[in-house]
Amino acid sequence: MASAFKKGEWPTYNGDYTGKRYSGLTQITPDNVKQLRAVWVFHSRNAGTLEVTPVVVNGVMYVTASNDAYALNAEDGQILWHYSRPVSDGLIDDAAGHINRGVAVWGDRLYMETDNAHLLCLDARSGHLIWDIAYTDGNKNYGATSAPLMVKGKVIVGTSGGDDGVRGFIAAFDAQTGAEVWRRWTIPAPGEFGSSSWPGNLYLHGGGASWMPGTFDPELNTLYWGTGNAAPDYDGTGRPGDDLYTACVLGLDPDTGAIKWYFQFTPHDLYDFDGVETPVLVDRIYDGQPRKLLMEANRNGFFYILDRTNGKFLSATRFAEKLNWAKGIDPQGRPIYTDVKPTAEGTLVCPGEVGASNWYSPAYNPGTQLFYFLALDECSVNSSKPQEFEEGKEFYATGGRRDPNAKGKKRLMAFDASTHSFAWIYPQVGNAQSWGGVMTTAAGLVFFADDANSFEAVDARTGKSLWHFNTGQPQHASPMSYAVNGKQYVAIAAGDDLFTFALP
Ligand SMILES: O=C(O)c1cc(C(=O)O)c2c(n1)C(=O)C(=O)c1cc(C(=O)O)[nH]c1-2
Repeated sequence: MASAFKKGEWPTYNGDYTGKRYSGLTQITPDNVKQLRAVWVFHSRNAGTLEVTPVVVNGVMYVTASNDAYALNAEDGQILWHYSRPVSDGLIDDAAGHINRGVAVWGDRLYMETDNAHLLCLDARSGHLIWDIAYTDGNKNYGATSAPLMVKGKVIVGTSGGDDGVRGFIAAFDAQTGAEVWRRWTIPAPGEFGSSSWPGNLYLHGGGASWMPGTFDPELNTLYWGTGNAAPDYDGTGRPGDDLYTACVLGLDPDTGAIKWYFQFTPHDLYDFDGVETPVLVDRIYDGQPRKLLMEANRNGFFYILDRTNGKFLSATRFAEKLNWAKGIDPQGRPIYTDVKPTAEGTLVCPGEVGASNWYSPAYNPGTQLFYFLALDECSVNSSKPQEFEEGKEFYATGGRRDPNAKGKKRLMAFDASTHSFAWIYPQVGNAQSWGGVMTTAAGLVFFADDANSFEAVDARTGKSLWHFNTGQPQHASPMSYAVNGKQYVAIAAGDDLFTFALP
């Protein structure tokens, strides 16, 4: 897939439309990466933990915290402007978590979501507000934590609140005027395909939030967007059947929001297995044929390969060491369930409540043809009890408790789609505190947030550790790389600071 983006820029959350989190820059190599030094650190006041991936366009870096946007000189970190509004009162759960993952850009305009699901359009040169649109109906349970995606002059947004009984949707707004172009509900209304899972008005509270940016294939004119868990999370008695379109990846028409196809990873989810992990678009030889693939390391512990032209299931490979909710995946892509389910007394479920993978980014390198991601091996004790939806309250129908007797272990894994196995695995020695992601470069490096509060670089072919830098605090964000005036930089947020690195 050709990219219209300029080399050296990082113009979207994932660096491009494919979700590969791959930088074509080659100045920093396996040979010289040892010399990498922190060049500046940006501290965001009152931000909580930064989850942003910065966007860099025309030498300017845009960094967000919840309801805060900063434009920085990407060479030295100098603040060019700062837009801020107070965090909202009365929000719950993730919406109250001070989470924001970044911006979308379009010419001189910048777009961000607020904690209470407004879409803001700012002047990228000054930070002045151009327009502000509330894109939910004011239900207290909705929030927004994602970065918008700019596609064909439309800003595409999602929401969070899938654990709080919202009705999920993905919506597109005209980038110029802010007028709504389409809204694709992820839970069907009565009479629509899939509605039999949602008796009465339960469809209004079925979850399926869309809290991570999707990916886009311009040639197929298809948008790929993941949906979150069904609600209530742990009690499925009121939502019989598959609970479409929760825990899915949707292939959408970006012009109308129509569903071209869907693939459901976890039908009738009882485990909080949101399907929002990045759907990475990869063109490569697969089973002897050139194919347009979609690859995803799903939270349920399986690595999926789909044909992204039609959503057809091609393969699933188990990557979670601890996995007891399914015996495997059948040839149609449906899980073969065990009887491990949340109960009133609590059941040990593996992967646990935060999944074997989550929103922290994976990466794919076209040079090595390997897919890199961090996996968590951990279980939780999940319990369930029926619960009525109430506005302003979480809607988990009880929950998961991370297993206190078995601390989770993280592994950096390099998946090889030609053998359906792992080229290498790099076990982490920390205590699974990191929520950081992975990025890879054309020079053959993989950068990631390791589990000892360090930002680390390994050889993309072998997994050999080459460099690390102790950020002194856990990373809860994904790395990126950019170049200004011929110099390559690498950046990642850790705690409420953003660290930027370059060669001397
Ligand atoms: O269903 C949802 O709407 C929703 C939203 C979010 C979010 O908006 O960040 C998270 C989750 N679920 C979730 O399940 C989860 O594990 C999670 C972790 C984080 C985070 O910021 O580290 N957010 C979320």
